[in-house]
Amino acid sequence: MIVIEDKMQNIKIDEDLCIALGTFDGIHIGHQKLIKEAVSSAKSKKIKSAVFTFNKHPFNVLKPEHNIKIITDNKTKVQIFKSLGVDYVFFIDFNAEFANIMPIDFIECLHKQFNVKSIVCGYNFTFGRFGTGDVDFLRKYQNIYHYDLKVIEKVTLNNISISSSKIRKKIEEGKIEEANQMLGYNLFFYGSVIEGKHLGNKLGFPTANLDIPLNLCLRNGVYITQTYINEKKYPSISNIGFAPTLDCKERILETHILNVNENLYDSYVKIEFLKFIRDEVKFNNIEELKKRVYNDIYTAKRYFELDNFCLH
Ligand SMILES: Cc1cc2nc3c(=O)[nH]c(=O)nc-3n(C[C@H](O)[C@H](O)[C@H](O)COP(=O)(O)O)c2cc1C
Ligand SMILES: Nc1ncnc2c1ncn2[C@@H]1O[C@H](COP(=O)(O)OP(=O)(O)OP(=O)(O)O)[C@@H](O)[C@H]1O
Repeated sequence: MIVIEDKMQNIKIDEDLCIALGTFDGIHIGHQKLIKEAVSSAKSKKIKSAVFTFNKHPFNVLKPEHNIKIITDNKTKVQIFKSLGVDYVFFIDFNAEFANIMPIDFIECLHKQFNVKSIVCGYNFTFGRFGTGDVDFLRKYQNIYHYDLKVIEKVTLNNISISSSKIRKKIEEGKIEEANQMLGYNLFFYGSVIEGKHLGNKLGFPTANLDIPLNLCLRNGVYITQTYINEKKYPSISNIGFAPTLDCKERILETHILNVNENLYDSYVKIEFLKFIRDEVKFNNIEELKKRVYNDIYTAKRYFELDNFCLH
């Protein structure tokens, strides 16, 4: 898969493309249907499949005051697009100039610079200045610019239309199981294990601290998780936040792998989120923190049905 991050005007592709259009935060089951359609359509036409998306969430450029926290960082997006069989990913620089592009200029650019022969988008896709371009607009110009258009019907779950904003809300409310259903996979992040304060070990629950992007929409708190190290899956419990008892200045994600005590420094691990247990608490002292974390570990062991739920 070829990944290109640039301004739209700088890109020139010579191969014919079938392109999926959207922001794709979360790459939920609606997005997956759309991208799979682009991949299979490209294969049948013997051209390349592509995803046209952005380096940052458009909302954070158009309405920075909202400061949207994202579901999927770009590194994770790349992993998912790759697993779906996409040939090209374009992370277009979404800036004020791009936001102002007239819909017809956008189509012309796809035609001239991206060699687009086929477009796949969702039923509610809008684009260009003030979102004035839509599916009807794309349909109107398809013969002039020689592309065919496939519009994906609304994908629903229990009669509710899926969208990134709904998933973001579920995650922020701690409703991880519902979010995971809409995503079609367990919410996950990759990160490198970095040094912490080495306190967890002394307290009896060693934790791997991960550097993760700061703008993720995860609610601060404790989660039942699964940690993957070199493709091997371990049951774990994780905390994301500022560890207020210790007054940490930076938001970190740390994971305690159940029944394992290994040095993981510099490993690159994947953490999947399964269930939110509780919010972070500022405890009066380390003893109270320790007691509560042991309790969380007990909850996680029960969840995974590990050994006889011993407290350590
Ligand atoms: C399951 C779990 C729950 C945690 N809950 C809290 C919490 O509610 N409040 C808090 O201040 N820190 C919490 N922490 C963070 C601990 O303070 C931190 O892991 C510990 O001090 C070790 O830090 P270190 O890995 O940097 O050595 C939690 C950690 C884990 C693993
Ligand atoms: N539930 C869905 N069913 C079918 N297509 C969808 C669905 N949700 C989004 N799409 C399509 O996927 C592409 C990417 O859309 P976008 O990134 O805006 O996702 P979204 O889930 O609608 O996000 P938001 O909640 O921020 O509006 C667009 O072409 C859009 O029309």
